[in-house]
Amino acid sequence: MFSGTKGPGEAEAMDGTNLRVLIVHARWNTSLVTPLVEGARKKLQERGVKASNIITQSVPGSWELPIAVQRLYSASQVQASSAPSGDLLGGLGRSSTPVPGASSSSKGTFDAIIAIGVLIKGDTAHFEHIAESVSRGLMRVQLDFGVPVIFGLLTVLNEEQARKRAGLTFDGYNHGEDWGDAAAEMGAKRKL
Ligand SMILES: O=Nc1c(NC[C@H](O)[C@H](O)[C@H](O)CO)[nH]c(=O)[nH]c1=O
Repeated sequence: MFSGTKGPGEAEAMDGTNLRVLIVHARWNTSLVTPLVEGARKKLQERGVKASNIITQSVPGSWELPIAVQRLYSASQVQASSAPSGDLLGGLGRSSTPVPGASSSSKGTFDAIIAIGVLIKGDTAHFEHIAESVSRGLMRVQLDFGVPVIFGLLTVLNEEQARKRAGLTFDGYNHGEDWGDAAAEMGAKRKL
């Protein structure tokens, strides 16, 4: 974790033993996204989250993150309150709404979600449109559904900035680790 003035400071010690966490990541810029996902996964497991309770799903690009987060969370709510079997991933195509009263501790639901993507600015306004819309979309999902959605969208001006934040340079560190810590903390606090 970053030890300078920036960063979230010392993570609160949270027990992730009973947490279920969803990681949704874009496949654009995969060589940069992959270390971020692994960094988040590593920290989640350090916080006690079982590997079997870390569910990972990919989407083409960052633009698709909000809808995937919403549909996968909705599907998990339906699954948690109905028969234990069922295809969570089919939830992406199934029209479903959150089932009132499904507790966060019931099997199948998620206590926190991490949305991960890397947006690299090009020479058009495309970057700004995606960054703004995805940020607003993820915030809306988290507030509408009452589930912590950790903001793992790197919006960088060039690849070098992304490499640094993915921990791929000598002077960088992996921001995915902070996102894993944040997910464990927010997921645990959701159960308090
Ligand atoms: O353009 N650059 C990027 C990008 N574009 C694709 C977009 O997210 C979406 O998948 C398509 O527009 C189809 O809807 N997606 C990223 O994650 N990073 C980028 O840097």
